[in-house]
Amino acid sequence: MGSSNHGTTVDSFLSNQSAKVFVAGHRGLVGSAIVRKLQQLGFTNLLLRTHAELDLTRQTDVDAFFAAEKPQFVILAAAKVGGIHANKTYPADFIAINLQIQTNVIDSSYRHGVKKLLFLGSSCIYPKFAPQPITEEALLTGPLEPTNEWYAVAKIAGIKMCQGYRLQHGFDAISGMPTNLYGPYDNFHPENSHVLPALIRRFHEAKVSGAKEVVVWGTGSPLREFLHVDDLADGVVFLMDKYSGLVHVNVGSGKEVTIKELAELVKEVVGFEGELVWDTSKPDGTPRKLMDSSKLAELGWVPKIALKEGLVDTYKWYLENVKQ
Ligand SMILES: NC(=O)C1=CN([C@@H]2O[C@H](COP(=O)(O)OP(=O)(O)OC[C@H]3O[C@@H](n4cnc5c(N)ncnc54)[C@H](OP(=O)(O)O)[C@@H]3O)[C@@H](O)[C@H]2O)C=CC1
Ligand SMILES: C[C@H]1O[C@H](OP(=O)(O)OP(=O)(O)OC[C@H]2O[C@@H](n3cnc4c(=O)[nH]c(N)nc43)[C@H](O)[C@@H]2O)[C@@H](O)[C@@H](O)C1=O
Repeated sequence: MGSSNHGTTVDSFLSNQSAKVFVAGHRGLVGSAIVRKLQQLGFTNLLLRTHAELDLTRQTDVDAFFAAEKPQFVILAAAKVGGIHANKTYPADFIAINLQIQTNVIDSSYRHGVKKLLFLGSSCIYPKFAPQPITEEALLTGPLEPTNEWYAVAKIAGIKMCQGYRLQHGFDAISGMPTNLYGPYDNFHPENSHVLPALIRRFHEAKVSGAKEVVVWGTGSPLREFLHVDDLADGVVFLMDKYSGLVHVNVGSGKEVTIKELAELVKEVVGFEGELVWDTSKPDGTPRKLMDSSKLAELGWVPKIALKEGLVDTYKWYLENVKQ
């Protein structure tokens, strides 16, 4: 028994909660949500390593870890991740670290008998001007968004590596492409984070200090699709259980807002009463990246958490866990 590479899995991921599952990057936004989800589902044998315990860029160490631990399933949520400014500022890190982590983990997983692996990419893999909503077929049909092309090229290589190992070796490696995510354990760094946690922090600090205005980057016109990370974790488990195809799968909410609408919503949720000021010297990035997630919907999965509800929940988490 095992997994077929024709779109259905024979041995279901959810049929054995004592299976050894390596969640790489378990302290990050996505990895921590996946751990919460698996624990809720009764998984008892999660294999977890911090960055300090196992640096996934080190091929020899990764291979020794797989040889010793022999996980049955791998969910790869470790990566060099950041928002538009971080991607622009550290292009070497974004391409090199991501290529190293994913190459080491995917190759060692195959060679040490992992039954199934899920790799996470991102909606930035698609061309900057892809037709909207973006289907999986838009991959490699046009030029990338320049602010994050190094990260995107690494992520595209990860998709292709999963496909290559499936085609050549029959390894059950799948890829999920999440849209912009947010939630507990996000990175709230003032410059290097994504827009949603950056704005929660900036509006909160402005409220506390009594500032009259908050600066928001760009023109406010770009559109972004946001998904709560608990929905993503649910979708990841669904894909681990139900999908074993060659093609990567979009995981989005199907709902988009302009950055101006997002900023107004964060302002309301945080309770800041001053003005917004737009810093147009900062990049807008891609104008729009709404994904078409109908492939996943047809498989039987849809998200549940609305943006406002998720924002309220994330601000509460920020107040309880991050603010000084
Ligand atoms: N956040 C988002 O909006 C989106 C994220 N994704 C994808 O989801 C995945 C997870 O992202 P997210 O949770 O946001 O990222 P985070 O930065 O929150 O978490 C990444 C995790 O990877 C770990 N890590 C990084 N480098 C190494 C290394 N060399 N060795 C071991 N561990 C390492 C980090 O540990 P440490 O902090 O200690 O370095 C951290 O725990 C990524 O593949 C990303 O591309 C996709 C779309 C959107
Ligand atoms: C998930 C995705 O995330 C990255 O792409 P992005 O969607 O452009 O990500 P972002 O969240 O950083 O910005 C979204 C928009 O918001 C605006 N914006 C306003 N004010 C702030 C602000 O204060 N911080 C940030 N970061 N952006 C701001 C910003 O100017 C832009 O128009 C990829 O590099 C890549 O990592 C990737 O795959």
